[in-house]
Amino acid sequence: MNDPKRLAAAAALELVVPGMKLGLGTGSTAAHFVELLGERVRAGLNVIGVPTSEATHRLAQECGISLTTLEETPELDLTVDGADEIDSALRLIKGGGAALLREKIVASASRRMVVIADGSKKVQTLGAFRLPIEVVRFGVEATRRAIIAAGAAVGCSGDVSLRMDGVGHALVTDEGHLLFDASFGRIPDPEGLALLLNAVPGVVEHGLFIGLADEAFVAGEGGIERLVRPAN
Ligand SMILES: O=C[C@H](O)[C@H](O)[C@H](O)COP(=O)(O)O
Repeated sequence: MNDPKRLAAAAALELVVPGMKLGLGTGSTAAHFVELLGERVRAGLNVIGVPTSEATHRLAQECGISLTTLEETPELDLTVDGADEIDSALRLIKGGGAALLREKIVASASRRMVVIADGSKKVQTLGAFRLPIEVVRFGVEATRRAIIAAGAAVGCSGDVSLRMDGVGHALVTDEGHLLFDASFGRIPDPEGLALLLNAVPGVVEHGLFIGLADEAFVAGEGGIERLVRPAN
């Protein structure tokens, strides 16, 4: 096992104890965690999981993991999820896999969120990865302009474009919304941008995860680095 994503997933798996209620993230790194968790479940570990996407739901079922919902189980012990970018304050960009809305709801319902990633995800300043922003369909061009204005107010500029599905249609998220990707390049004030985006009518949620991740396991050439969110 020398894939860094799998190594990070294995490190997070050590936090899992019998009886835990788990949030199961989405993406290629989170998929390693789900597969490894499945091996432990088949060996007798008793846990229950809430998946953050239809894709993770399918994978977890294939792996034999018992699943529940936030309606039945509204408080979780631990969520393990990937990220597109992580800065030193453990602020994240997420949503490259279009799952940011359910991911943020699940992480917010968890006592602890642990991020798993390879070293390429660590950044000094968020924003090189295009920021995903989930929006309702109604008034989508007006919402796009409001997002551009919100970015400009905190020093972020760049193209804001609808994510496509690869066959010429706008991508539709698991919750039936559309996604913008904002190419800001650099987000000097993530907290300020998050507040302004939250205030745009039509924005359902954005991929800035601030104050949610408690720690991260980042796998690189030198092994696993454990990052902890600094106290405020
Ligand atoms: O919407 C998807 C998620 O936020 C993923 O956790 C994120 O995009 C990282 O995915 P990956 O582990 O495939 O790089």
